[in-house]
Amino acid sequence: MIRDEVNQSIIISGESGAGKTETAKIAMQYLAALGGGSGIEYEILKTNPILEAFGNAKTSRNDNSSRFGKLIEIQFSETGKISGARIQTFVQCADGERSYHIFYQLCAGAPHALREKLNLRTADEYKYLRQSSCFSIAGVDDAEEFCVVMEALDVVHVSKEDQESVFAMLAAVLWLGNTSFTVIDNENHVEAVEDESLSTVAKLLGCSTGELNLALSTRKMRVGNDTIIQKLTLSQRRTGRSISILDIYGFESFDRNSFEQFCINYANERLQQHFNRHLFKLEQEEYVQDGIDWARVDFEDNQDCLNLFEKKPLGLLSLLDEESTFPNGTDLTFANKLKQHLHSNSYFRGDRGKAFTVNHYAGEVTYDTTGFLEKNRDLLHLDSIQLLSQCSCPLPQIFASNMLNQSEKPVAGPLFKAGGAESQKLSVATKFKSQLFQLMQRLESTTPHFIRCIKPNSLQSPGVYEQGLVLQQLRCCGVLEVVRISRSGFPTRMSHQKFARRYGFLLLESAASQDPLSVSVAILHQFNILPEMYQVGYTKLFFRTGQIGVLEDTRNRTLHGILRVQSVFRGHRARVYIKELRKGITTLQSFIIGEKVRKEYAVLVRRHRAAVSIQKRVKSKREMNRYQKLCDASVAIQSVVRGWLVRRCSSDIGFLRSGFKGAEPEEVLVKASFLAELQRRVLKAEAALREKEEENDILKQRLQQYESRWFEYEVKMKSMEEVWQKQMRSLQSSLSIARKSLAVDGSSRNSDASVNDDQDPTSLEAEPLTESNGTRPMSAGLSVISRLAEELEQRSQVFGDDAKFLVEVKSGQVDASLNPDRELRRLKQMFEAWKKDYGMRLRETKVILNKLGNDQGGGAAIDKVKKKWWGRRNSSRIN
Ligand SMILES: Nc1ncnc2c1ncn2[C@@H]1O[C@H](COP(=O)(O)OP(=O)(O)OP(=O)(O)O)[C@@H](O)[C@H]1O
Repeated sequence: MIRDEVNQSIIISGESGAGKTETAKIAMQYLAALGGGSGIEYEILKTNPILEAFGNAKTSRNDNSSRFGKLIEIQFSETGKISGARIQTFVQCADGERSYHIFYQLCAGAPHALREKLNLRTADEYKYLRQSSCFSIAGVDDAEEFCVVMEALDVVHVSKEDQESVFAMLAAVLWLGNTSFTVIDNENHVEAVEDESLSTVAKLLGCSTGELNLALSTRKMRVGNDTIIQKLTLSQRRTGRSISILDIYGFESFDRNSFEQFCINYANERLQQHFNRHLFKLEQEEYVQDGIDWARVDFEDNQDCLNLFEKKPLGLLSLLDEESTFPNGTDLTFANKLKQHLHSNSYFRGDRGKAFTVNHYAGEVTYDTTGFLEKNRDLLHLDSIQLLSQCSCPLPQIFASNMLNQSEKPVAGPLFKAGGAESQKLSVATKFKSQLFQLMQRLESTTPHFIRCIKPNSLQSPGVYEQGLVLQQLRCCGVLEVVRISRSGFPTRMSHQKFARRYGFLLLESAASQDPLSVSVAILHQFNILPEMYQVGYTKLFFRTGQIGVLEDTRNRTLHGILRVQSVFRGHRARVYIKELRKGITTLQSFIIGEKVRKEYAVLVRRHRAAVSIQKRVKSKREMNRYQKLCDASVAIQSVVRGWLVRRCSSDIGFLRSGFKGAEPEEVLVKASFLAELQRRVLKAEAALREKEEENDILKQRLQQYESRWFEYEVKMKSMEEVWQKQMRSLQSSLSIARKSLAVDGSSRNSDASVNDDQDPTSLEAEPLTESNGTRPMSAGLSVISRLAEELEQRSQVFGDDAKFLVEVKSGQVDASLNPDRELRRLKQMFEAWKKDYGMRLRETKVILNKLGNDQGGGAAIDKVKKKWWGRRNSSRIN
């Protein structure tokens, strides 16, 4: 389809139950696998169960028999991908047909001004009109006809403005057909090319080209409450390329055959004719026309049988319609009429009663005319239709209004009246025939492929093969003749031009200047195609089966190779180009950077020179100032020294003024001995000064050493003093606590107790505390502690005074003939010895007091005091 750019059709035929519907599904699946990918193929396949549910029924010959015919048109994009499908038939413009007259009339007859305004061209310049090669009707002048139409429009009072608007719309439709699309991104989204077609359409419609382009290349979709604008792809545009699959009810022959079988078998008869026409008639006619050597193959032509159905006025269908129009007509009168008029036709046989037999291509079928007229009339009264149109359900409304609309239209062809003038309509047989003709026209515009389904048995059982039945089908369908014609015939054919164009590039030697036939022959020779495998006609080359495949394979391989070579070469060229480009860029960059750096360097050099020059100036100025000051100072010193010398030696020297006149400078004359004396004195004074300075330095050093030693000593003394004071404070607090505790305890036991202050602490052990009430020992303990406290106070006073004195001696505040350092060490030793002794005595006192407390039964109270005192003592123990 893609290669030949011709639509195709797959016509599946065979008896009822032979497998047409199943085959159609397989064909659809095959096409979906080949051209699928967008997901639409899934939707197409899903139509099968719906159609079968609504359109199939069980018959005696097939449990799933199609009771309708369907033509599934699968549409493809330019890339061969499925882009859509339709299942209804429609009228297309086939070869030998034209579109609506007005288009051709407008193109041919529009006056100059209108032509300019609408930018009109001739009919063959519009794609829509070019679809068929027929542009004119013999004996009809479209230009004249256009004048007639314009006149008529004037007569029926259509204003000139309205007429122009109509013509503008017609021209817009024609130009719209000429718009082309270009891919704008990787996802195959397209946009209309902004050319003359698009701008003309926009002008004629009165919109901007941008708006028109948007409308042509996007689609608005509603998702919930939002509107999404979706860009369209090429595959979403109809290319007009399609493959149609025809699956209609198969040939039927039951024990009793009625109007339905009559119609079905007539349709199959038509399809058989199509098959014969393409495989035998046209094929052989083409061979003969192109003058190839061909022995004619005979075949069973069913044209006579078809004539029996279609002939006017004495064909089966015409007679049926005629009889249906008679109010008194019955099935019997119909049967009699058939027998009367058709008894001489070899394909017809009148039977007894209301029956008749037709000799179909697939065998004889006897029809019973009972119900023929009723079914053909297909009565549906206007009342019923009106009732349906008033129903609340939308579907019956739509159906009824369609039917009403149709009944209002004037109809051509055989009509009959049934139930009044308002129920005018076509008979079923006429409609069936007209649909069949439309279908055949549609199929005629495609390249047909036929699938013959052969029914293996009439039992609907697997694994049963009825040889006679199969042979009969093969014979009836003309399969044997097809095999014969295929073996001896040339199924593949191609015009010389097309063949030369398609395979010419495979030639080893250039044949550009040669005519297509010579090129074609050269190709055949080059590929060693045997003479018996092809024939050269006047306009075409004819090939036997399988020959073109070799050429096609070679072509594909070569094209693939060429593409590969091209891609490699283009890649190489691109790489070389990029390399050169990079090199050029680097060179340019180096020039630019060099220039920039040179400029920057020049600025830097200028700045540097300026800085050096400024520095030079500043330094020289500074040095000059200093030099000037030095000179001034020297002069001042010289003048002072000279003045001093002059004054000092004024008594010894004589001032001699030159006897010259006032302008001469004064001159001082000094004796040499004075000068020598002066110099000696100066030198001596300088030596003494140096000596004193050295002495001064030594003294300074000593002073520093002394100060640092003093500082160390001071620090040491300070720390010792702090330690002593701390220890003293600790002893004092311990003693005061002990004293307070004992005093409290003693007063609670014996308020009359008196304390013996004169008691020596050392006599505590020698003088046992034996009074029974315990008053004596307690007061003795208190006195011991008091004495210890006193001793501590005295000693701390003494040690403190001694230390203070030594510090004063050391610092020179007090004169004393002793060595303060040595005395301090001795004082420290004494303090340590006393501290040790004092601590020992303190502990002994504690032990004795403990013992006392325990012996006198007042243990609990003493314990309490003891715990209190010693508990605190533990935290501030003397070290
Ligand atoms: N290829 C097949 N393999 C197995 N069974 C098949 C095949 N083709 C058809 N059949 C069987 O035959 C039955 C009838 O096939 P199908 O409905 O396709 O016949 P048909 O020719 O379309 O008949 P009709 O003209 O009555 O519609 C199917 O239901 C299936 O059981």
